[in-house]
Amino acid sequence: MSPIHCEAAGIFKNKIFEQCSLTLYNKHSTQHHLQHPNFHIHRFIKDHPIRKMALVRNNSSNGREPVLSPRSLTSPRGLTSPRPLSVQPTPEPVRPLANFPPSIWADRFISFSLDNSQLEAYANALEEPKAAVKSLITDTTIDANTKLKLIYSVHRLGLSYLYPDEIDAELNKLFEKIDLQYYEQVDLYTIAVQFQVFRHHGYKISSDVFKKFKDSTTGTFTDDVTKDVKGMLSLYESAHLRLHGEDILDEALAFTEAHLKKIVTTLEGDLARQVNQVLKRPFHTGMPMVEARLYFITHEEDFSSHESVVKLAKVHFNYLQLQQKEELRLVSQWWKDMQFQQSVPYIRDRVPEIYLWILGLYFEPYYSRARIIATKITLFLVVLDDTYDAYATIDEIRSITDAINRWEISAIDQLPEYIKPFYRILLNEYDDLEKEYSKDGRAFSVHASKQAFQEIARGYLEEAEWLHNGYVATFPEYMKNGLITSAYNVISKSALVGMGAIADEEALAWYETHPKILKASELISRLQDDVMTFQFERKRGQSATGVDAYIKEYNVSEEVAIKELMKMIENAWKDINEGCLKPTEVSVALLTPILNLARMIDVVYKFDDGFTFPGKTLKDYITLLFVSPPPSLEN
Ligand SMILES: CC(C)=CCC/C(C)=C/CC/C(C)=C/COP(=O)(O)OP(=O)(O)O
Ligand SMILES: [Mg+2]
Ligand SMILES: [Mg+2]
Ligand SMILES: [Mg+2]
Repeated sequence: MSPIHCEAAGIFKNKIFEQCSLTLYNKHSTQHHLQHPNFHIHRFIKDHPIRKMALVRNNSSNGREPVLSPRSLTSPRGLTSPRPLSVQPTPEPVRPLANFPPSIWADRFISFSLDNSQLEAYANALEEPKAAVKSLITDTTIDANTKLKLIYSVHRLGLSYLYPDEIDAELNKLFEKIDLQYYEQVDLYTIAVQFQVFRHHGYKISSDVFKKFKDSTTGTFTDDVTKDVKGMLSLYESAHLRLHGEDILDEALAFTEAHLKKIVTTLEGDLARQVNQVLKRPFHTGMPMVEARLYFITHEEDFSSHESVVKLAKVHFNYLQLQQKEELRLVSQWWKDMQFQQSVPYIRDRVPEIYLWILGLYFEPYYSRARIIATKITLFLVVLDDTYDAYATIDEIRSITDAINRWEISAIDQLPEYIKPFYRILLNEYDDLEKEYSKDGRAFSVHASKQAFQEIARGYLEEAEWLHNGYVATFPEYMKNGLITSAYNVISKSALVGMGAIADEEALAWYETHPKILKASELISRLQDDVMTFQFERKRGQSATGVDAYIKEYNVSEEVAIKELMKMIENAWKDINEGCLKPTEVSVALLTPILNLARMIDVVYKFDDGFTFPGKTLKDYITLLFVSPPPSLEN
């Protein structure tokens, strides 16, 4: 196994590599060859979600001939004490039917081999264009409009993290000089780009700048707006940055969306591509890494006059792809070594998809270690969630939750055989993290992640108890627990572990106050997932969902419930947008992963359950980022 060398030269020397002491191989690779139980419930009790006892022969044991379940041949404490085969096996409990689609990637990403000299070459090649773009950003001879368009493109290409201070200094200057009179004279496109660039960076430019595009008598946007496709497109993008009370942006969103949909088939070339792209997903709700690649492809005209920007973007994409493919290889190899496929074959096997999810939080090269840690912990969550929802009996769920709360290896004895390897790996991984981060006094971040993990196990248990008792929670009760089972508290805290000095104790204390922006991201996760997964889950009696809780609480139709939940999601987005405005409660570096978590929900669940069935959006994204070649450096 070839470690990433941490000596690469160049501008990133200190930053990129300061955290790349990747854990390359887990020494605790447990050797277990558990066979999967063969007596499962194969029939779902449709009329009621309570897990009932029944013994049904399962013929779907991964294509293998049915054999006696090793679990039915173990002692009550789970310790192997084989009995003669003639002994009647104890009936296997009823289990919800999992049958999740398998991974579409298999071992594809394991075979990648990082060429360190290539990585170094890219790091070196970044230096010159990076300096040139810096000069452009700080150039005092460039007029305000050109400067703002430049900063807009730099941001959309995923490059603004390279110039946080320079960009802030420029925007500060320009924001102070904003003259609303000026906006009276300029076109919609120019205004909308400037509006976005200020809001992207936390400056609260007023949405009144769009007032002049409304007809004062009818109160609606004018016909002229519908003739300006680029202007509409940018207004549509701007509207996603709306805050509470910005009715003009609510209207702008509905208006531009309707008109863009109407005309999209009449357009050609880049403009057609841009409109199709924005209607699918606007920049603000997209995954930054993917949005950068798409912007590069479809908006070339925005930045092609700045040669250094084009060059920087190209080398940057090439550099990042190498680094990310190596990270993906690493977590894929770890997953394989840990033999999850053997011990918990009923779960959704989704390593590239979870890595993508975490890459969505932060793509900066210096968060390499952080991504690996957060990916592993999120993969633990997938095991836990699918075990609770789609495999374990209520007694097993209670026992697993108890063991996770006890968090000591001796608790393993109480667990069903199939989950023991997971429990061991979970404790070992956290142990390793604790040792690693104790050295620089950052073990507190590992503890916070662990506590959040214990909390979500309790949250999942609560859902299971409701289901077991045939109880549908009241909506407030559901939401209280739902913010926990959204998984975004545990993921965002786990994301802090590898982030380094900025994720200090003060940052964690802020997290512990359960700030509005975090709550909003959790709500979006919980409800958007529920809206897109409840039918599938209901069919299998798998989960308590917000849709069912809402229907029961307010005695409304499913359609109305979904509409109301979508409104709550819309409002939560406004909370997030407000939370990102200056003065922010904590640094932007800490806020961005929370915003990005909400974005990833949009990516995964906007059109369907993209996680359980990852063959559309996630497959396209994974292909774009880790399979297709990045932009060529040749031309
Ligand atoms: C809830 C949510 C969207 C979490 C996103 C964060 C995340 C990657 C968690 C890991 C577990 C997971 C993939 C849950 C989504 O599936 P599911 O629909 O089975 O989750 P559920 O059982 O909580 O409904
Ligand atoms: Mg689930
Ligand atoms: Mg669940
Ligand atoms: Mg769900």
